[in-house]
Amino acid sequence: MGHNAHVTSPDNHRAGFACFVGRPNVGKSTLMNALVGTKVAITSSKPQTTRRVIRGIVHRPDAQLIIVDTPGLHRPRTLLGERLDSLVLSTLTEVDVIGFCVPANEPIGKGDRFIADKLSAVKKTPVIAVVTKCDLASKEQVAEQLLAVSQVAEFAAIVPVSAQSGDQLDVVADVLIEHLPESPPLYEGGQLTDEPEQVLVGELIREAALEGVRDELPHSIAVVVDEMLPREGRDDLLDIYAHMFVERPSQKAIVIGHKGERLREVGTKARKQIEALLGTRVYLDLRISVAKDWQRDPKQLRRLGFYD
Ligand SMILES: Nc1nc2c(ncn2[C@@H]2O[C@H](COP(=O)(O)OP(=O)(O)OP(=O)(O)O)[C@@H](O)[C@H]2O)c(=O)[nH]1
Repeated sequence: MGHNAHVTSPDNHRAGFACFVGRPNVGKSTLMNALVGTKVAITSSKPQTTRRVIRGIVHRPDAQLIIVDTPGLHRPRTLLGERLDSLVLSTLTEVDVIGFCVPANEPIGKGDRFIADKLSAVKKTPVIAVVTKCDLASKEQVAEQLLAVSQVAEFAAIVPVSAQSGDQLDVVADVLIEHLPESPPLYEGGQLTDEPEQVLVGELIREAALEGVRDELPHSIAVVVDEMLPREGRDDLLDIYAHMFVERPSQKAIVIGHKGERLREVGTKARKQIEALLGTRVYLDLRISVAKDWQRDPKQLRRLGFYD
């Protein structure tokens, strides 16, 4: 692929996306942070692609493992409830591999089974069961838990780990990486910072834009929130400048609709959701441009703010 020419990647390099799911408190965040090494999250002006909020990236010579968040599964139910559920589902279908976390030191319960069932329904994404907090359980307990987990659903693999002691972390990374596609690195190194509100705002816009046209434009809309700032002299109004990117002019036409009608609806819908989320009135300036093949083109990704 010509546009990747500047990226040196050995043959067989793998790169792709993983997410961790599981009940609250099972150790997902701790595991992600331990895998990544430092706490990292995506910045404000990075586009919310289909790939969601990035929690961190594991860079290895042979692979790049990008760990993304699943918004609804680790947040309490909010007023966004149902909407987030659909975000969760689309995250699960868009990652390359899912890590299903169950702690070694607690019996498998209803909550675990509920999530396992949801994951089994996501047929096209392999699920690795990760038995966490193994330092808190005896060897015997861990063995029993591995067996119990294997009876909950069909998993592509089951791996015990302790994020605390670091035991088996490399194995978790290896097993996840096995399920990534061959690909050059998708991101360059560099610090990313955390601005969750802006990220969620981008997500709401993207969801509004996809509504009703998901079949036509499944993975083709990215949203960049350029700026969010209070209107001068007012503390009850927030100006938000956002940009949607599609891959082709025909897609742009779909999003805009007849005489711009659809785009206005998307804007209104997104604005209402954002106002509910942030608890303030919002003026939303929403534009749309064509960025050809942005998902795989490093130049476009850089322009969209993916690289620092
Ligand atoms: N001993 C031990 N404790 C752990 C380990 N992993 C996580 N914990 C602890 O378990 C608790 C929950 O961990 P989190 O990583 O916040 O769990 P989570 O699944 O991200 O929780 P939510 O964000 O609520 O979904 C914290 O007090 C962690 O310190 C581990 O490997 N060993």
